[in-house]
Amino acid sequence: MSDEVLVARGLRKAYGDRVAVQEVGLVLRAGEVLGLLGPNGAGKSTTVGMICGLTVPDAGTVTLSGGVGLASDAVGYKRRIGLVPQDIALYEELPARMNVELFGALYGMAPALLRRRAGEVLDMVGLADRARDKPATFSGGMKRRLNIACALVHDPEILLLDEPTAGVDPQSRNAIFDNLVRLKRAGKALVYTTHYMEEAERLADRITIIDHGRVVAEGTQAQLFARLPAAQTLHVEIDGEPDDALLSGLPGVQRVGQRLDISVGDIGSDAGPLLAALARRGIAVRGLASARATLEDVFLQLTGRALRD
Ligand SMILES: Nc1ncnc2c1ncn2[C@@H]1O[C@H](COP(=O)(O)OP(=O)(O)OP(=O)(O)O)[C@@H](O)[C@H]1O
Repeated sequence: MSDEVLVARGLRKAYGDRVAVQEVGLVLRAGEVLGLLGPNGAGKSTTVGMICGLTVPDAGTVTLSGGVGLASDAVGYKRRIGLVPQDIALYEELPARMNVELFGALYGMAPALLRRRAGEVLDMVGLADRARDKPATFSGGMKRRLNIACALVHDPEILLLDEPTAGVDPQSRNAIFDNLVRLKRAGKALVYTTHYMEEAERLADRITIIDHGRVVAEGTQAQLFARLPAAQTLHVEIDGEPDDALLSGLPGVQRVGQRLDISVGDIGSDAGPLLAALARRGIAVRGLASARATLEDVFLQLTGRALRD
């Protein structure tokens, strides 16, 4: 497809006997957030490292639009990518603005452009008024935001973010999310690595789920949820504990004490007939609640394990 900005194929990396990543492939398009979701140690950082050129793969390729690869044009390749690493990488004793300018200088930006861009990205992450202060005096969230500014100063078309909300307060987290949504709207392509399924659900247009170094599923959230037997669960509080014979013939019903958990595909059309069927069987309903399936359910369905230990 013409809007693909990055295609990775067959990536593999082993450390000694331990295979960290194998046969990982992904496609990134302009103007989208691709969520790279997986538990601790799944191979997300290793994948990001291979994409940005910090980790040399044992096998596989990464190609940017126009056929640009690390082997053919390393400088051109790296200029098109910005990295927000998992561990904050800043010079604590240099003022915030100098940190940003240093990153820009590494990309060979001309001084006038660099000054202008440094001002723009500091403003974007809400640190313009702290530009002269040192990161040593910043909160964890402010350091994260400064690290994002450093990754953006050379105006890359692709931004790789490796767990950028680790150790961040809710206010900074929301500020970071707002920035990412704005970047996406501006046509940038983002890879967002996380083990927080709520973050992937909130931000990602498409999600690649990785486990034990392999891609176990990928697609839009709707496509991933479609892998589940039911998209929603209806929780029905009932009077008493009806015996199983009374519930026979009702599909997807599980009794949990005085509650029935009923798997439904579409709550709008399924709830009415289900409640009518309960009434016909003389089961009195005392309360109703519904729960939407989450990516946690998808991960559980695919791997038999919870995303977080
Ligand atoms: N430099 C290294 N040397 C040896 N083993 C490594 C190295 N880097 C990663 N690994 C191993 O590779 C596997 C994948 O690690 P990776 O950091 O890519 O996972 P991750 O999904 O990013 O996890 P986390 O969410 O905890 O950061 C792990 O088993 C890890 O111990």
